[in-house]
Amino acid sequence: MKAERLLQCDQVVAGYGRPVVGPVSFDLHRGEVLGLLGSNGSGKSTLLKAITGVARVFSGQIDKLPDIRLAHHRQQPVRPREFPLTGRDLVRLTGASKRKAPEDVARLLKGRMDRLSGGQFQIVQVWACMGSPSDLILLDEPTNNLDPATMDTLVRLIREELNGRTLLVVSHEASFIEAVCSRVLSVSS
Ligand SMILES: Nc1ncnc2c1ncn2[C@@H]1O[C@H](COP(=O)(O)OP(=O)(O)OP(=O)(O)O)[C@@H](O)[C@H]1O
Repeated sequence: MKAERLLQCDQVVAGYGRPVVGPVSFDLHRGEVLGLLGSNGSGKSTLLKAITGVARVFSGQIDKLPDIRLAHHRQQPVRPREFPLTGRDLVRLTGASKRKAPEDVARLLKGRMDRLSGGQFQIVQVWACMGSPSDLILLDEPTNNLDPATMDTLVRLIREELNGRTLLVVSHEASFIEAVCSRVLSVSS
C-alpha cells in the first residue's frame, strides 16, 4: 500500500506582486525526502513559502493533508543580536521531543544562540526542526555556512533523525541532496 499523501502541488504558479515560479507539479508522500534544485532566483524558497501560505498562489492548487503540521527552516533565519537563549531553550520552545543529542550537537545546544557561528546556528535549527511535532519539514538551504565537516554532521543528523519523517529540502549542494533525498525535482521560473 502506498504511503499517505501529505502534499500535492498541481500546476502551481506562485510569487508576490507577480508570479516568480511555476507551473510546478509534484506530490509528496509520508516518509519521502524530496530535494528541490534550481538556479539562484528560480523560486525554490518562494515555493516553500507558498506551501506555508506566506507567498501568493496565482494559479494551480496546493492541497495539504487537513491539519498538517509544518516545520519551516528558513534560508538565512533572522537571529536577534541579543538572544539570551540557549539551543536547548530553542528546542524546548519548538515543542521538539526530548531526545539525546549526539556529542557534537549537544555541545552547541548548551551555548547561547547569539554566540554561535552561522554554521553552528544552522545545525541547532535543523536539530530543532527534526525533533518538532510536525508532519512535513521544510528545510531551505540548510547547507548555508557549513564547512565540509559540519556538512557531514548535518547529513548524519538528518539521516539519524529521519525515522520515517517527510522532508522537502532546498539546496545547491548536489552531494547533500544525493546523500539525504529519495527524489529530486528541478524548479524553474
Ligand atoms: N518578498 C519578496 N517580494 C518580491 N519578490 C521576491 C520576494 N522574495 C523573493 N522575491 C523574488 O522572487 C524570485 C525568486 O526568489 P526565491 O528566493 O524564491 O528564489 P530561490 O530559487 O530560492 O533563490 P536562491 O537559490 O538564490 O536562494 C527572485 O527574483 C526574487 O527577487
